[in-house]
Amino acid sequence: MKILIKNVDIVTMNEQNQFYERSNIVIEDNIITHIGDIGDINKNKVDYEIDGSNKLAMPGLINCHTHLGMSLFRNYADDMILSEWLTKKIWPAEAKLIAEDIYWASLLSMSEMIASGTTTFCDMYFFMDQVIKALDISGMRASLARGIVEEDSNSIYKIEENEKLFNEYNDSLNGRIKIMFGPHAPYTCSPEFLLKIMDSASKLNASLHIHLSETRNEVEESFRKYNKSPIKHMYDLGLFDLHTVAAHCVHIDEEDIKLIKEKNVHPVNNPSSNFKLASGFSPVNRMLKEGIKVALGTDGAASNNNLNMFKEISMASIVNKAVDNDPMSVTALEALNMATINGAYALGLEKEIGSLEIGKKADIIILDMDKPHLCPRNNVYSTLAYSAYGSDVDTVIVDGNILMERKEFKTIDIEKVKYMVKVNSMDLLNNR
Ligand SMILES: CSC[C@H]1O[C@@H](n2cnc3c(O)ncnc32)[C@H](O)[C@@H]1O
Ligand SMILES: [Zn+2]
Repeated sequence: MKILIKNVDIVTMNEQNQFYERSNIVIEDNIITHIGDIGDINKNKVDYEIDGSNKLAMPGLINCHTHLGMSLFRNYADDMILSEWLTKKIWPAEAKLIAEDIYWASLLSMSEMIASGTTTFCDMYFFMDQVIKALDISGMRASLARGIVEEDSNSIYKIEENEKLFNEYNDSLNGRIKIMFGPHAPYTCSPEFLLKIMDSASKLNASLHIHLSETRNEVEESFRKYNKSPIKHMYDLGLFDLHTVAAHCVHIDEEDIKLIKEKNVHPVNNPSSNFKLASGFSPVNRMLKEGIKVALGTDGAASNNNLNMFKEISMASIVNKAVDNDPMSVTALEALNMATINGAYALGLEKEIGSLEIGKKADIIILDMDKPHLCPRNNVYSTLAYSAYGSDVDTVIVDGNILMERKEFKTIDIEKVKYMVKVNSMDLLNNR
């Protein structure tokens, strides 16, 4: 299959930040094989053409911290702090989840992400076989971890489930799935239990996905219990010797930042979730200035309450300027990097996705630029970070397959998905 995207503006997000005006992209099977003039392309051999007039192509966005199943709980538990939100509302509701809930909620979350330009996500939740079933249908790319909370001495089965998931699915669906291990947090997993997870993950050469230093309370508790910060606690345990995606990293000090840098930990900033739960502000600019490749995420739809990465890009850039009292803090380009190439680094996929380059996987989004709020386009990065909405995304391609074209879903029956989520959510929250 050979696809030609014709006459399109291209933001590559490559190292040189190359930008092409009214140019072309050729995709052969799942790979980008040409960017630029089409003089030497044999147009007869093109199977499918996409007209890129008044449109802009850029790398698909990478949402590095999600809990897809939580879209069942969208607008269900709001205006609370994290500890109460989790213990009083979310965990009791999650205890009643069944496999079918996760299947439909995951498809709904994938629809929302596709519609707003995300092509890859990094998920930690339950019933991950259902997420994989939904991923197979949607055509997206993902790194998935079975979320592991240590409840009692029987909790070891959760690590075994994560191992099974790895053995069955890592690298499956044409390489669109990677399996990670998902210890929830240092406050829900003891050091001994974390060591067991690390042992399993390192035997399989798998990465970790964990929540770290999200609230002031978490850090204070860590000092009370271990006499060190959550970051230092993980460092001393050796957790960072494995490739680690660390969601949040809000309440971190200079010492923590040094350790994150030394161990090449991948922090994920989740601005909307952190602000809505009043968790605080992560020192994103400080980390970026240290050369740490901070990635970006939405967290779940129960705390965000959307899965729209354009909202997070704008939020990350604008809020950090206000907090740092510095308009240069987290520039438009830096925020876009967080949502693309830094995300690819966080998932160990920097050679495959995160920028539009010849030889990389064809994960491409195309925005309709013919809109009043995108005119005039004096600076393309400012336009994308400060003016664009997720709803400007017109066409989405993952692994060379078209998942949405001219706003029409190609792989998901969205009406059925919305109906099934409403039915399941109502049953879960009212009857079970
Ligand atoms: C064990 S699966 C994931 C687990 O994480 C919970 N969760 C969702 N958002 C957050 C957050 O911001 N901090 C900590 N934990 C969170 C979710 O409800 C699942 O139980
Ligand atoms: Zn989370």
